[in-house]
Amino acid sequence: QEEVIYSTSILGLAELKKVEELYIARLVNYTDALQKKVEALKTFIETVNQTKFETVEERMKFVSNPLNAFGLVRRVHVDLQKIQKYIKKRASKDLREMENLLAKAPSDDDMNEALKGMHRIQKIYDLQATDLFKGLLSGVQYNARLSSYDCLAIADYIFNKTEYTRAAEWYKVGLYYFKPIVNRILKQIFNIDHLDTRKKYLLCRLKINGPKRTQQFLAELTKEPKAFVQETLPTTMELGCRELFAKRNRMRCRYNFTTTPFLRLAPMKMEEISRYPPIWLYHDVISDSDIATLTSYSLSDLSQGWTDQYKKENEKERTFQTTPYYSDGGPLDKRLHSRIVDMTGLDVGSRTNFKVANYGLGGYFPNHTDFLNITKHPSKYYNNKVDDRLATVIFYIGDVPQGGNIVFPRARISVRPQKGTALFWYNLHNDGKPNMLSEHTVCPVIVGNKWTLTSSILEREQMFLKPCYK
Ligand SMILES: O=C(O)CCC(=O)C(=O)O
Ligand SMILES: [Fe+2]
Repeated sequence: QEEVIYSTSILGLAELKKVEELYIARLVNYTDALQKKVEALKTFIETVNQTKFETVEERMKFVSNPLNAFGLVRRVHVDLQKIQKYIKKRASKDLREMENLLAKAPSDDDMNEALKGMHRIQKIYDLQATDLFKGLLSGVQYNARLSSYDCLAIADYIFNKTEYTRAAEWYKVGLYYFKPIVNRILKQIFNIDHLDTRKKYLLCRLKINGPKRTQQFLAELTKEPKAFVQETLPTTMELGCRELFAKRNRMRCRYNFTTTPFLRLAPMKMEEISRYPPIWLYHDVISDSDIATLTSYSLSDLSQGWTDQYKKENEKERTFQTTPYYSDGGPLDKRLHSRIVDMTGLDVGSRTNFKVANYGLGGYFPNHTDFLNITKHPSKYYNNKVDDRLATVIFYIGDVPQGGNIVFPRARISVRPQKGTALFWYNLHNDGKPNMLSEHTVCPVIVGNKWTLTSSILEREQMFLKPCYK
């Protein structure tokens, strides 16, 4: 049984939200019961004779009256037992339920995935901790915020990655906006270690700016945090994710009514993304009701996706959560198959190699190629069943208002995953050799529920169909 991770799919995170809701509902029951219990016990206490006896003599005098003595024996033998039983019994059902719910809490790995996601969003899009804290995500203001605890957790994670400028920023925001806790008990439970946090902040500043200005650095903590300037040049991927590649000229949008006879009746909206490497984006290829069908899963239907193009085992990373979509020959299935044929002009037979994927918090997919490179490693694929992935078709079937672009870094192309569109590209050259320009990366999702339906079009069946492209 694989460990459940919530952070790597929006579906999972929604299930975690449900866990929290159920826990809080139980906690409300529990506190109501506690309140009633307190009232009942206080009333009981009032019924007990509370005369204070200072000495053994006084006590003996009291019990020397049989009425007092008998009452005493009976009360401790019967009444106190009942009270004790009542104290134990009430609310224990809620407590047990709460324990059960907490058994489903995110693991350390899960927490780490969430931290990774936040770090990726910040780094790839060059966002400021102050903005993230206040709900400003890449220029869009949301009605959501981080807490000081969130900021300090992120700070520690980034501190451990030795990114001191960014860590210092998070410490500063976390400390500056920390609201003192009034309730004495909550303070014991939740207070932060101010001294230690200030120390880590200072350490970050000293690592970057040298040992001279300690007093000044500490004084900064009392001023409202402003943006820190990051002075690193963006990588190609970062440029792509931020949509900063140069615009491609002379790309056309047109109605495609020639690939299959059906398109004469219902042409498709085709956007040329790049002539070389050949990439097309088709618009309005899948209806909202088909999308609803294709995304109606629960977390237990999905399994964790992992990167497969890593060098060492410890470089293996979690990506999205995914499930195969099995062709059942039904109407939806037929529609999907003919859409792909209409878009590509290729033969997809009745194969069932669709894959549905759901991205999570800052979900991404590192740089990779979709081809298997059979020509390079023939022995690995000697079994004749293996066929290389000539082309890829991705249906975008989730709403992603911000982030989550697919970037082809070598070709300097970046495409938004708009709901209802499908992207189609070739991974191989005309001669069947891998085209490195098809290498691609998925940028971290900033805001949205990114779902995809992916289909690989295999090479062999296309022998007499595929046109040569320039
Ligand atoms: O989700 C995307 O935009 C692309 C996913 C991808 O590259 C893959 O699954 O191989
Ligand atoms: Fe891919």
